[in-house]
Amino acid sequence: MTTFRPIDDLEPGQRLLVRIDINAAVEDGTVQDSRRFARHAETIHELLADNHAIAVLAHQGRPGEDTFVSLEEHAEILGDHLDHPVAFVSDTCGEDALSAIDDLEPGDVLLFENVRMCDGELPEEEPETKAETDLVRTLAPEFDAYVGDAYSTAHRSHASIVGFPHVMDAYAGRVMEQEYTAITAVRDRTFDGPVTMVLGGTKAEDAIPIVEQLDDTVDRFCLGGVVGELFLRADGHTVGYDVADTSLFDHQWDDHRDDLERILEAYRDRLHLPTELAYEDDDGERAEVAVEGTTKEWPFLDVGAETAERYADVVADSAAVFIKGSLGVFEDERFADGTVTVLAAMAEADCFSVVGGGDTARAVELYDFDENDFSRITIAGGAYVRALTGDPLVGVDVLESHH
Ligand SMILES: Nc1ncnc2c1ncn2[C@@H]1O[C@H](COP(=O)(O)OP(=O)(O)O)[C@@H](O)[C@H]1O
Ligand SMILES: O=C(OP(=O)(O)O)[C@H](O)COP(=O)(O)O
Repeated sequence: MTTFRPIDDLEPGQRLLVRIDINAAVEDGTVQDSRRFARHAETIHELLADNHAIAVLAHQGRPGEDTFVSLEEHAEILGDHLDHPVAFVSDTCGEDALSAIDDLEPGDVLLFENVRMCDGELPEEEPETKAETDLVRTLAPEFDAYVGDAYSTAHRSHASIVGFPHVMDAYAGRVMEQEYTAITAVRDRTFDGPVTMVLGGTKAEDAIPIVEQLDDTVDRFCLGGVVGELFLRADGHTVGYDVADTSLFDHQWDDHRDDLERILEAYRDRLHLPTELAYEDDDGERAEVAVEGTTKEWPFLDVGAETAERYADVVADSAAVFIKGSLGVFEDERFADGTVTVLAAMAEADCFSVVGGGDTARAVELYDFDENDFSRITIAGGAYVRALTGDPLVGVDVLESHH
């Protein structure tokens, strides 16, 4: 069990640096609200009740992606959830940030700019290295303590996740505590029937190693999204390539080709792969093509209906089902079939079910599922599937070891 220091141990009225994860979907340039905002607002609400002055660090997207935007809108959404003003400063560790910190009073909440815009946050390095970044060296002396609440980013060894606990008093926020406890309990559970994991989404780098690491826990994997297409490419099909203006496949193929081919060979009997894929035809309609023998050069945006039904049958015959990453671009209802069919099967099945992933979990609201039909909806994605392997989460370990 972890030895986090909870925020209950904090003396009231301190100046706190709080790291949360409100990484959100961005549609037509507009940040979308999500359960992440609601959950982290609970931690901040508690801290306000103890008269703390709160400065918040968070990230949005990744450099070069269209979701890599300012946190200005996030401040408004967070303020709405808090029913309390959230000031925003478009700086993270420069003069404007320091000046905003100087003005911070008990009861204030300040949100810094997207921390991934700050040198030193990326890439992943050891905590002691991240502790030497300008970000940590500039901000740490300004605060009495750090509160790590970003469980859903705890699998990233970034400066705002692992650097601060290395040099200052560090506590676990309520989201960190609750998600850690819930996912650890799931990891330690055994089930009296087949365990299924549905892996999709765009972040194949998070999903691919999981197949190998969970081979003694998960009996079968149903693959879709970019993950599924990359495995199909490893199986010799002409899918899983960047076409038109996508940049989702080739760099992940280059990084993980060996893993994909090895895992496909070693675990073929456990991997369910799409047999048809869906795309947008010339008339803007959903069309499907069999994977076998296709030479289509169009972006595929969902698994085919037959594949979705086959996956639903696998889910129906499971004692536990974990999903991370959607099977298609469910935000467009023409390509939601795979994700919705599998979620419906999970909701109807008498099984233990976990829905995870910052984007994926949104499908529950978007398609009016009753969240009580699932055992848990976690706001983590890559972090929760990594935690199921028993592998340490760097952002959790540093909160345990430095106090
Ligand atoms: N074939 C696909 N092509 C492009 N995007 C896809 C495809 N399939 C799924 N997606 C996208 O994957 C996203 C969810 O995956 P990801 O971001 O990796 O997981 P999460 O954020 O839920 O952990 C969704 O927003 C969806 O639009
Ligand atoms: O959305 C997140 O993870 P997820 O996509 O696994 O849910 C976290 O905010 C981590 O984001 P990252 O995968 O860009 O490091």
